[in-house]
Amino acid sequence: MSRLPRLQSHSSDDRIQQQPTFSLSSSSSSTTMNSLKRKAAPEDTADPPRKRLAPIPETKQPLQDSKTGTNLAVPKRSGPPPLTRPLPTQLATAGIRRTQRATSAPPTRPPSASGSRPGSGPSRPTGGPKRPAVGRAASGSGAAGAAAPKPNGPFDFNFLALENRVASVESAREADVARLAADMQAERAKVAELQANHFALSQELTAARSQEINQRRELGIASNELEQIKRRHANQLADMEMDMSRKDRKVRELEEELRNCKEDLERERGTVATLKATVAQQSTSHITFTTQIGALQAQIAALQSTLNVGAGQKTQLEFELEKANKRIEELKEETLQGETLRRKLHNMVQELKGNIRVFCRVRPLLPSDLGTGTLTKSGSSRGSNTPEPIDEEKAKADLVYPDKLDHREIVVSSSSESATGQERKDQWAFSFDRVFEPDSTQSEVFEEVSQLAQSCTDGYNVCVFAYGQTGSGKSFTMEGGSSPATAGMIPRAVEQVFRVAEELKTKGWQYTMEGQMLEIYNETINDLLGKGEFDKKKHEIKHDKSGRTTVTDVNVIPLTSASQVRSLLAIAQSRRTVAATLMNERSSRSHSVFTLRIRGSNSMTGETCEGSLNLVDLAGSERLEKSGAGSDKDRLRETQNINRSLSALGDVIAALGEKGEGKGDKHIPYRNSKLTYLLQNSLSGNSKTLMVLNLSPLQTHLNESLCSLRFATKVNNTTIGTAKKQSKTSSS
Ligand SMILES: Nc1ncnc2c1ncn2[C@@H]1O[C@H](COP(=O)(O)OP(=O)(O)OP(=O)(O)O)[C@@H](O)[C@H]1O
Repeated sequence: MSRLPRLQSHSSDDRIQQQPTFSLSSSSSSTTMNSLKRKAAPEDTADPPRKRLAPIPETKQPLQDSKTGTNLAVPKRSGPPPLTRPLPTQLATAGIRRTQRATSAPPTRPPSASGSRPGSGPSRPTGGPKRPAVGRAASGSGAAGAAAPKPNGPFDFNFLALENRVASVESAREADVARLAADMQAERAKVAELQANHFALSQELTAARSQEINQRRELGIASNELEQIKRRHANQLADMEMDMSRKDRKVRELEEELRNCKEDLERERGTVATLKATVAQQSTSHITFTTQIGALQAQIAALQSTLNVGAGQKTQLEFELEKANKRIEELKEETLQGETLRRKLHNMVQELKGNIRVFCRVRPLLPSDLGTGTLTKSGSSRGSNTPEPIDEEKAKADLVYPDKLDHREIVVSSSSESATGQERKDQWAFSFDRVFEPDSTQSEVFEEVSQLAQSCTDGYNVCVFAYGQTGSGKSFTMEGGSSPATAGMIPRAVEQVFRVAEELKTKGWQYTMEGQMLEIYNETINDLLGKGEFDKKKHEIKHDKSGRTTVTDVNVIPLTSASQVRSLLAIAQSRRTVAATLMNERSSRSHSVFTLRIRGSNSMTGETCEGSLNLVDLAGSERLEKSGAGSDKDRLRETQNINRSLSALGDVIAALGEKGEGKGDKHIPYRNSKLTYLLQNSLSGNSKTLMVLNLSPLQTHLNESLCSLRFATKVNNTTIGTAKKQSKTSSS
């Protein structure tokens, strides 16, 4: 379909009104027509840009009414309406009033006007009379005036000029008329052609309108379709937007998840880095462990071989162990028999030694012995007011201990002036079972006593008594000081008994022990562990047929430990101290007897035994004249009682000695003193007796020491029979 430019139509809508309108150009009508032809040509149907038809130029002056001078309208023609527009009045500005051109003379055209200017187009030719040039003088040019002949006068001159001019104008007008006629002819041809074109265009326009209607219908349909498509698109868009929002949400979720995943990844990377470091470390450790495992496996292999060897040895050892166990059982049996034999032999040795033995102990020199509180080696004076200190060498008695190997001898020397004035030197040598020098310790003394103490656990009656003058160290030897190092024979013996009893438990022995502590003062018995007043209560000594000695109304305390015995000794000492405040120096003037009775039974052998340990601290043995008690009735009585009891002791020992020599019917005077009667069972031939002779080291006590030494020698030389064990077996 050819696309023609749309013509302006009053009934068309806005879009159609906007189409360009065809117009004829007055200046280039031919060109316009050519362009119209071109536009109508079929070859221009290739959708060229729409072109506006140039308006048809008005080449003619508008027709004017000859009388009114108004423009005459172009006569109507049949056919299409003229496409020209009436040109505006050009001459209104020319200064020449058209009323002056009522003759229709053709307007003169200035030589410069070529007729191309719209306002200077050719005027319609008229055949009227020439116009006077009055009205045109104002518009004439100087050139025209210059070409006219020079008049005679001013008026002739102007007239001629006007005549010339009119003539020229006439000629020009004729030429214009001719040209106009030709132009009109051409214009008419053009109009015809235009009309033909217009018709054709009208037809095309009609076709185009119908086509347009169709297109509009199609357009409507297309619009509807477009609307539907738009709606669909809108719906799709909404769906897509929803989808997009969903996807955005999804994307945000995924981004969040991604961020979390990234964080997790970072964490995992950190963990992986840590794990890598750990793995590296573990690898190093693994290598180390592998090496160690290798070494250990080698060791295991070596140990395994050693183990195999050991297993063989173990079997051998088990066999040997079995043999050894059998041997142990045999040895145990032998040990038991050996222990019985040992006890038998031990007591045989004790019996062979004699059942009464004597130890001699010399105490060291004390500061109090020198009267100064301090010992001095020389007898230098300390001033006129202080007492003269006793010289140590002079104070000491001449005591010598020649037996450095067995410590059995003591030699006492004394020099005196004879009646003739000569110095007489006396020397006495004594021999005992053991002599302890001044520097001997409590433990050394007890070492010799301990065997006796142990005998009481074997069922023997043992009696240890300390003999000596006052201050010779009897109490120190028997009871001792407060420190463990200075503990005396009584606590040590008790400890020994408890220790041996504990040891014998493994051999089936079970022991029960009890103790009592008595004092004999002026032949009166007092209970040192009781609560009664001293010397008031009457206690009686009783011996039963089994050889057991008891004292009525005294406290017999069951003993469970050595420490308990120490506290009992302390109680006894405090009671003696209280009594001593009432009666001067009571402890020195009385005998104290500690008795420990022990009973044992052996569940393995069925043996039972009962023994006693008597530890006696005798009163001072000084003679009457030395004691200074001659003028004091009480001291005299004390001394007489002490001497009587000590003499009785000597008599008993002597009688026992004589009896041991074969005088079987010899009377033993036990009843001569409470002391001997109390110790009857411990002094008889069935008992083991130890006398510890305590000596003072002082020269002034030398005579008393000699008396004690002689008494001890007498005792030591006495054989009072063989000690007998008080035991029996269940079978007997
Ligand atoms: N071997 C010794 N080592 C050190 N000091 C001793 C020794 N023997 C005795 N004494 C001291 O000698 C002093 C007298 O001793 P002790 O009282 O034992 O004598 P005693 O014979 O018991 O006197 P008494 O008959 O008056 O009781 C005490 O001060 C005691 O400490």
